[in-house]
Formats: sequence, structure tokens, C-alpha cells
Amino acid sequence: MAGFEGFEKRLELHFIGHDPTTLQLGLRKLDFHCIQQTLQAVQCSVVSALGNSFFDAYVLSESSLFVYPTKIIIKTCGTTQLLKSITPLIFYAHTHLGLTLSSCRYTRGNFIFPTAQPFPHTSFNDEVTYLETTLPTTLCFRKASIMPSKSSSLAWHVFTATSHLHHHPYAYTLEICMTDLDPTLAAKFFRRPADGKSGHSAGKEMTAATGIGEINEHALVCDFAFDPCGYSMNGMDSEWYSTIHVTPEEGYSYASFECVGHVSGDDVDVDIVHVLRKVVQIFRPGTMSVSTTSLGNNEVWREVAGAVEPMGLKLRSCAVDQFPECGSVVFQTFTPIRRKSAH
Ligand SMILES: C[S@+](CC[C@H](N)C(=O)[O-])C[C@H]1O[C@@H](n2cnc3c(N)ncnc32)[C@H](O)[C@@H]1O
Repeated sequence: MAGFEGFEKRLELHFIGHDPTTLQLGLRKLDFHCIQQTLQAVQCSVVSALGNSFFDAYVLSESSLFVYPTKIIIKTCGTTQLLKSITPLIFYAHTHLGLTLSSCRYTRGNFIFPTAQPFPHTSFNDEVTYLETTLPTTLCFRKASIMPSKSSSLAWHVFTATSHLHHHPYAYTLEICMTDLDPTLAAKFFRRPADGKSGHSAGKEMTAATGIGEINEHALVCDFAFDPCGYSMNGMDSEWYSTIHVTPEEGYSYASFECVGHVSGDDVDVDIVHVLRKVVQIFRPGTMSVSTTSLGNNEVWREVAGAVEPMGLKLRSCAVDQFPECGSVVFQTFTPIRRKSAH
């Protein structure tokens, strides 16, 4: 591979069950061995873990895993085979906990090095065929879509399948992908050679030095700095997670930010304008895409351009798509108003 593939694949699985005692902790009760076996199929491993009363968050060698009682979110980058986690997860959830898969959402951007991806990630067609044949037929509301932008190198791939309507009417997920990071800012995600620090202590320093710690000062943060470079963090704020991953190498630099939130009435629980501006300030990307998934009728995406444009980025495209029983996705892309000077 010419460089590290930063663009993540993201899988969200929801389960249902009938035993209320099992449902209290649900998937969080799975043995660590089951998680390790699943991650082995994907070809990544756990580097750090943290839990609160709502969910468990794992930093992986390639991105992150979040385990809630009835929901799992796995996000992996590089040449991992994320979709290979589906069969073991369905099996463990059913045999160990009596839980049944009720919905699946798979999303990703455009790979920087598509030819380096192994099956089933060789193309979106292959991924969709794999999903169609691996998922139980009870997940009968299905749709696959490639949401375009003005640039052929920026598209958002979405597959959803569900067996029933979900009741999270005001929840949303924000997935931000950034490339061509400002080199001076990206340099902060490199370690000094032989710094004698652990990945955890170097990660903590990066969280403070880059301003990542100021995105949500209430969050419990689990951070990790790779050697010689690269950074991952998970934030936990009651039931809401956030996550950042950085590949700082010049030529294929990439960073992602993701968070979930909810809207009640006119109130958004996360100050989305503050979050977006902080993210732009920390990375100063040459391209930025923002995908907002809303399971109900909320309009968080409308605030995105208003937050980002005063920071010197211009909205270049906006695509909207609806997914049967799985809400809507808005895909917005931005590039700087002024071209960056050559470094
Ligand atoms: C796992 S992290 C962050 C992942 C995230 N999806 C991204 O690319 O932004 C990837 C960065 O860490 C670096 N890295 C160093 N050691 C690594 C390791 N053992 N596994 C994965 N990445 C490693 C990679 O070169 C890359 O810069």
C-alpha cells in the first residue's frame, strides 16, 4: 500500500430481545473473548477501553468500537474487513444473550487507495452483495445508495437494512471526513522519536496540545497516540459518544470526527456550532465532508454550513437521500474559499 488508508468503514447494528434482565446490560455482557474473536475477523485489535453507566468505548488499532445494551457501532480504517464482523456478532448476540439483529447501517466515504482494499471492500457493489447475502431476510427494508458531490473523489456510500421502524425520533449522527490537513497542525500528531512515553500519555498530551480536549470539556476521554504518528480518541458524555481519528502523514493526511446527539423541541444537546468550528480550527482541512443521519424529523444539518462558512470553508455540494424506515442522510461537502498556498 502506498500509504495508510484513513477513510473508515462504519457499521451500526441494532438488536432486539424479549428478556428485560438481559436487556439491561445486553451486548455489554458479551465476553471480551467474543469481542476479540470478532475483531480478529476484521483484522484489528483493542488498544484501550473505557466504560460508563450507558456504554463501553474501545479504541482499536484501527479506529473505534462502541457497545451499548442493544447497539454496536464499529468503525475501522486501513485494510480491515469490517463487514466480516457481522456473522460473529449475530452469532454471539443470539447464542449468548438471546438477542436478534433488527437493523444494520453501513457507511463510508471514498477510499484514498481503493485498490488496496481486500474483499468484500473491493467495491461498493461487492460490499452490498456481501451485506445482502449475510444479513437475515427479516431485515426486509433495504436500500443502497451512493450520494454524490461535485467532485468524483468525494461520495458517501450508504446501505441500510431494517426489520422495523426505530423509535429514536430526535437522534442524529454527524460523520465528518477531512483530507489534506494543514501540515503545521498535522505535525502535532507526530511523536518525537524515542520519547519514552506510553501511547496513553502521549495521547493525553496531543488531546491537550491540539485543542481536542476543548471540543467537549464534560466528556470522559480515552485517547491514544500511535508511534511514530497517528491519534485516536473516544469521548463519553453520558449516553453520547464522540470519536476522532487522525492519519497525519503528508500526501494522504486524513482526520475524522463523529458524534451523536439528540434534539428535543428546539434544543440540541450538543452545541453543534461550537463543535464544528473547533474541528475546523484543529485540522484546517483542504476538503471536508459532513454526513448527517437523522432518524426523525430534525434539521441539524441546516446549522452545518452556517457554522463552517465563517471559518473560511465554502459549501460546494449538498445531497439528500431517504432510507426506508431508517431516516434521512444529508451529505455536504466543503473546501476552502481561498486555495491554500503551496507548502
Ligand atoms: C489508527 S490511526 C487513526 C485511524 C483513522 N481512521 C484515521 O486514519 O484517521 C492511523 C494512524 O496511525 C498510524 N499508525 C501507527 N502505528 C499504527 C498501528 N499499529 N496500527 C494502525 N495505525 C498505526 C498510521 O500510520 C496512521 O497515521
